Amino acid sequence: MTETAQIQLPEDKPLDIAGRTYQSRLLVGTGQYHDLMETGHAIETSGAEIVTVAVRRTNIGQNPDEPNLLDVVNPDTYTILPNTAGCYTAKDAVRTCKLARELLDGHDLVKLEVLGDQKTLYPNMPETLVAAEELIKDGFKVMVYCSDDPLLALRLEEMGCVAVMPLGAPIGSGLGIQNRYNIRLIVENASVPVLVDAGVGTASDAAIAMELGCDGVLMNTAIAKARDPIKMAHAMRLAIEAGREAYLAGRMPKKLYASASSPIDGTFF
Ligand SMILES: CC(=O)[C@@H](O)[C@H](O)COP(=O)(O)O
Repeated sequence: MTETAQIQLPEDKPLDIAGRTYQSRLLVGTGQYHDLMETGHAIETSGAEIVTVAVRRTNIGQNPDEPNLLDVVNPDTYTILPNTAGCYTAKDAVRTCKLARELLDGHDLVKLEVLGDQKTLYPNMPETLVAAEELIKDGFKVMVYCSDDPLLALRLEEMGCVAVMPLGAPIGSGLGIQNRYNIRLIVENASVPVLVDAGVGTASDAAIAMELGCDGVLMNTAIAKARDPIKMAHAMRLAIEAGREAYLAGRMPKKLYASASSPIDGTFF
């Protein structure tokens, strides 16, 4: 055996959200697929263990006569993360979380998103703060979709949110990470997991989020609206893993000028 073959890469710690650990750092949504079969295949291929569900738009038992998403996304296999997509007020978001808790037998982990307007789907941060406070008081474990403002992210953490989820870019835009500097600052300040949520368009966007030190990425449209969603689900899985490894490896410093990669006065070994 050669010397290099014996080298073991250091083990990464698994993602820990509210005291539960996950091997995958990719979280996926369930909207916009052609059908439930495709949804199930894409999710399985992505390797995700946390699957978010828009309670107001997806049947998870509210309509017993309609196809139920939980038939293809088994809650015994996946952590179902109900989200409040479509809510524009704190009141609506809190009501939606309570409905999810009833439908899912007391499940208390939720993704809070309170939206500001239909054009940008940007988070309404004043309403988000109100809803987060109320939900935490009521015993929910709140993962929170938020703007990429480092001070607000810290405030949400201090309030007791179990994860902060700054947007990379507007939901469904596929524009990729618009403000790497802010995401980096949020990561540096945080003691809870930071997960980029929304705006990822392709695998390199996911890798960038992970290289910035994020603990994970949540995405939906980039997979569901790819020409081949199953292939893209696999690409995203690899990108998340590659981005994480690159972050742990530590990138070389950027330099303004060239330096030869085979220097003449280098040492032989
Ligand atoms: C599924 C979900 O929770 C969305 O609200 C989320 O923000 C994903 O955004 P993209 O569709 O841009 O990945």
